[in-house]
Amino acid sequence: MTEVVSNAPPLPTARTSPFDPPEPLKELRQQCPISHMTFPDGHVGRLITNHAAARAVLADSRFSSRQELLRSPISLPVPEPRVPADPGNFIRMDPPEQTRYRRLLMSQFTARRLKQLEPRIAEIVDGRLDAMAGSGTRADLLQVFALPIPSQVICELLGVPYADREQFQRDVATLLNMTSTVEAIVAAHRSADRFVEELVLDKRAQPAGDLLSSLAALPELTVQELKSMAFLLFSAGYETTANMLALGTYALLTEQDQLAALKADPALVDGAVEELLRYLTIIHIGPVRTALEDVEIDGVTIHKGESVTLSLSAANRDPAKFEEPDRFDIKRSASGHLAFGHGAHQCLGAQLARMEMRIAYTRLFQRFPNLRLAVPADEVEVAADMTIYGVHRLPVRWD
Ligand code: HEM
Repeated sequence: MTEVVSNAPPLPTARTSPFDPPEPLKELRQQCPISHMTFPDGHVGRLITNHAAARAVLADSRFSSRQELLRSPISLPVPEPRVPADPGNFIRMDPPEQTRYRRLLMSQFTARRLKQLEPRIAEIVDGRLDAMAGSGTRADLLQVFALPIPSQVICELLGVPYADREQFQRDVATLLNMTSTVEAIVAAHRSADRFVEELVLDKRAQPAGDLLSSLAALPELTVQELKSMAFLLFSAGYETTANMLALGTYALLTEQDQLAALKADPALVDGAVEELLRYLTIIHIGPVRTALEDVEIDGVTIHKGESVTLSLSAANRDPAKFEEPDRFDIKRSASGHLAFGHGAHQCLGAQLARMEMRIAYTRLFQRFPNLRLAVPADEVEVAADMTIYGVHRLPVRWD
């Protein structure tokens, strides 16, 4: 493929099939896995579509996540609004600055705390299943099941009253929508900022047993730092898992033989969760890095200052890494997938997300063995316009 740099295309996002990455990414991976792309603000950077190079960039400290170096966000034509004196989220920092926040959080995000949460997650899931059963024989699974479960879990983990979360979640939805106007984004930022400020001040004044109270008790963290951490955790902690729950259920309901295998042997669920993460790769836009110096990868020089986007979706369908990558197979080993990223910024909530998915899929199909789509499979509206891929609605029935 001959590349025309000045006329580089934008990141392809339109889907021809609900579960497969945009078609042009496949061709790029085959013919030009480190290509040029035009970012939303018009500057030209790099797009990586194969597994080995994507993993290499994520593991390489010569590629920075720093907010100040980012020429433009991948999903917006303008820089994200920043609050003065805000240190920013550590997802947009490099080690060692980032390490300090990440360590503090990891010390709170213990295996013990997660284990304690497990029976509570089962209760939350059962509560949603009861609500579904009580409401008739049809529902939008996104609204009744997939969204409320991770939402309630993250609220309990962080100690946010469930009723208080609605406006914040509406703000996050605006921030994640690639079609939001600049005015709407600025307003959503302000409103979300007010929410986390009140939350953090409340935790400092009246600590309870939740994770945010434990963080707020650490004198080394300023209120602004606490706000940034709370914002990151609260926003990263539910949309992602919610989209995996809804899109994953859609995939299972469409691939009947895979669902039948899972129902026949529920012990397959851990493998099914990994395969769903690989196959669906809901973070379909970004992550983005900036080269701190000239770096050669696979014979291609990425120049100092260039923006680099990694297509995790394309990387997770790379035939050099996964045999028959476009086949959904819950019995395969999907290990090594990049759905949670890799390296210094690898997802901190991965174990929590896996646990939620394992419990939710298992109990959903046990309670409603007859669950099926309430519309033809090709009429389910997918959310290609969001930075986190998923569905806008998932009409299901169980009569
Ligand atoms: C299926 C669900 C999820 C997926 C697919 C996912 C995916 C990701 C990815 C790809 C990254 C790396 C971004 C980068 O390299 O720039 C990331 C980072 C992160 N995720 Fe997740 N995530 C999920 C659930 C969660 C949950 C439930 C939480 C919190 C409770 C969470 C918290 C975080 C945090 C704090 C980071 C930043 C880590 C750092 O910068 O050091 N995620 N996630």
